[in-house]
Amino acid sequence: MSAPPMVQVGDLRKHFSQPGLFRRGQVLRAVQDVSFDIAPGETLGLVGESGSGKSTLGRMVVGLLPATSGSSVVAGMEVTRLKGQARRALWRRAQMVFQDPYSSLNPRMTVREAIGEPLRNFGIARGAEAEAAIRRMTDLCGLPASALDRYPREFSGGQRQRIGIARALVLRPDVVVADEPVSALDVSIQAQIINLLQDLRQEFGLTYLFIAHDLAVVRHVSDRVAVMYRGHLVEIGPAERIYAAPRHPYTRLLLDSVPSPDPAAEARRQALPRPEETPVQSTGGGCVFAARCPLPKLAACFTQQPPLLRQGPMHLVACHAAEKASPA
Ligand SMILES: Nc1ncnc2c1ncn2[C@@H]1O[C@H](COP(=O)(O)OP(=O)(O)OP(=O)(O)O)[C@@H](O)[C@H]1O
Repeated sequence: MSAPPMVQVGDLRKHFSQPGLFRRGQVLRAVQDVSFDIAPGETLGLVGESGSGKSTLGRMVVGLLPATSGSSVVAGMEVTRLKGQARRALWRRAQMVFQDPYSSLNPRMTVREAIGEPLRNFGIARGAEAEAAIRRMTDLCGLPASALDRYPREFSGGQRQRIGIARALVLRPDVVVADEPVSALDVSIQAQIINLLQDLRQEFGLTYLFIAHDLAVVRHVSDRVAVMYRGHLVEIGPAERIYAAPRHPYTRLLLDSVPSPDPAAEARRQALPRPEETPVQSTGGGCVFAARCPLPKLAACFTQQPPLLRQGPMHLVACHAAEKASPA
């Protein structure tokens, strides 16, 4: 019998009230009934353009943001209903790594204090025991021991991200939601941080939800990839299938927008229309991708949001046209 999922997300929804933004009574549907599981030790890459709802979803998964409806079960705990001590117990098991660690690090704390703070707050270790845990994590995250007495502002972006990761992992969580952990970094540094996250996954058997806005970043870290568009999960499947045989036209668009080392392929890519920022969605009715979809439309594309249907082993796609074109 296979192990139960480490993360189980069921019909998670987040609607934000936006008085004045739309007509009276309308809401911004940031996340619309999203479901997926992540197995222990698995990395699920979550991609989509800016505004597609990835951060909102990631925050709901670990309980940093209350859901409008639906559930998130992490390490057997129903996140959406946790309060007080139970919520603290969850945060020992599930942590987030943010895009900009600098904004989440107190500038008046040394690196030692920043990494050790969760140990103190959770009453896990003090004194020599805490110091040993801090040094081990600093070392594992590729920071020199001399970093401990310095302040976050003294470090480069990549080093700051290492500090943020050390702080998130010092509690030895099982699950890490990494929200665009490399998108603020120089390309040359991105690979180093991705490799670090991979090494830490091996070391601690971590389960990751790895959020990024383009498919290139998650390519080498993900076992499976999920694609979001305007709050909806439009495709999810094994990474090799998503890259080799994407089924949703939006996933293809995202893949086409990944820079290529091949000059001919790069020229074709440059000629493609740029993906714009995903506009917010105000109402239901029809497929959310219909307005940008290059496929010939079916009547259903204008009347019904397609459900996620199986297109192959562990491969689900929400597209009326893809469903019609080549069923698995
Ligand atoms: N607290 C909030 N109040 C109102 N609207 C919000 C709030 N947080 C997010 N949104 C809106 O929800 C939608 C999804 O935002 P979200 O940040 O989750 O997207 P994203 O895919 O992570 O994009 P990005 O990569 O730019 O962060 C956006 O339209 C955003 O403006």
